[in-house]
Amino acid sequence: MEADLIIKNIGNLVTMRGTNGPRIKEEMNNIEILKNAYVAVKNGKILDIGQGHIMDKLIGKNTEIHDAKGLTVTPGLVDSHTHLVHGGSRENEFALKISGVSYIDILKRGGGILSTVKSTKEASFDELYNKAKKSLDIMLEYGVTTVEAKSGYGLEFDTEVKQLKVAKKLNENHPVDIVSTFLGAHAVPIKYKENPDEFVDIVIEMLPKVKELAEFVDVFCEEGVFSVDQTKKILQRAKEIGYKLKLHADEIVPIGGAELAAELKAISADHLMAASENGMKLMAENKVIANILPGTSFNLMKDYANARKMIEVGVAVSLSTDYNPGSCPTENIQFIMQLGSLALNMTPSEVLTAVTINGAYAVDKADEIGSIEVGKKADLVVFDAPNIEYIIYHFGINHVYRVYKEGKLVVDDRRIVY
Ligand SMILES: N=CN[C@@H](CCC(=O)O)C(=O)O
Ligand SMILES: [Zn+2]
Repeated sequence: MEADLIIKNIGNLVTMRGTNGPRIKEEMNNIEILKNAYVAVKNGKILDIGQGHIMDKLIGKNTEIHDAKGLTVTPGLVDSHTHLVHGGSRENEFALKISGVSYIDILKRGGGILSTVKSTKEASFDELYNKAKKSLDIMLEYGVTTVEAKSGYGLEFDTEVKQLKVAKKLNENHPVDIVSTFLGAHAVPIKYKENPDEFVDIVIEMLPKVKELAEFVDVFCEEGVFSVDQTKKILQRAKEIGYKLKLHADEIVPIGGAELAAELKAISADHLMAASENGMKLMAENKVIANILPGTSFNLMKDYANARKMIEVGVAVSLSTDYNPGSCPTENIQFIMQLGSLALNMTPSEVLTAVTINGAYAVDKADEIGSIEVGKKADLVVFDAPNIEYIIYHFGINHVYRVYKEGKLVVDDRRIVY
């Protein structure tokens, strides 16, 4: 069959082909890299992958041929944990943080998440849309083609719905695909401070009403926010209704979030800086992905999650930005990848696995994205790098040369062209 597009002269083609589930242990390291390769695309999907001579039958009179100039090509990156849609910013809390006031103490004073709740309520739909679009464009320039986006800055029905509708409209209009998560239990509003269980019931009442707007439900399970029992109550109901589950788990205090994620068979447990070894083992047994967010540790100046232990016990690891206005205000997934190696001691191959195929599993989309194989979406990144080690080693800059979303060139020579 003739291709619409062939990308030829690929120095290193990182396919991520070859497993039937999230990659664990050595599978995260043993990835396929084809030299002198090409990728053929038809109708936005991968038609063929090969090395050396391009088969004549793939080239027709309408086939476009792009030269990858011997550079490195990977699957489109997946940012599987973000708080993309929100109002305002929180640089006013920066001095407090630097002076040693903790993230949870800032929240208890009505700042932190609760301050962004106020800004998000005040923002119009268009303001939220334009701000999130700007961030999505940056993410795309850094090589991200799929993003998970959480609500959670409304903590009441109308604003949560406003956030989810912004994400829906962006998914329709922007080349980056968005997977939506309802995070109604992101913080306890001040008026429910004395009786948080009442707020838990309000979140549970919202669940059926936002079903059309979200695929996942997430809860911030943390000491001083939502307890393990409250989290369980919300997520069990969410599961009954047909949602897939995620948890902000064991970020600061090891209260058993990883264990709960295993018990509920969540798709992912995220953060995990304080997760217990037993929790990690239970996650491995129950195939819960550890979605590690090292940018948050960096920005909060806190400990990092024990990625090496997780990989050793057989947990599949993904990495994400956690882009949000408080604990991690960056859209730069390449910096997160560099922290994956420099702070979490993951190899460049493990890091690439974490932001491609394992990220795709973390948003339950691995049948469509996350690897370069026939039939999947032609989401591809051309890195201006001779190999994947270079992307990690030369840190703090953007290595993307081109991005293709479903076979369409959307970033060329580092600039958005969609
Ligand atoms: N930890 C909880 N929620 C977010 C931060 C949200 C915020 O600070 O606005 C996180 O994943 O880091
Ligand atoms: Zn988060």
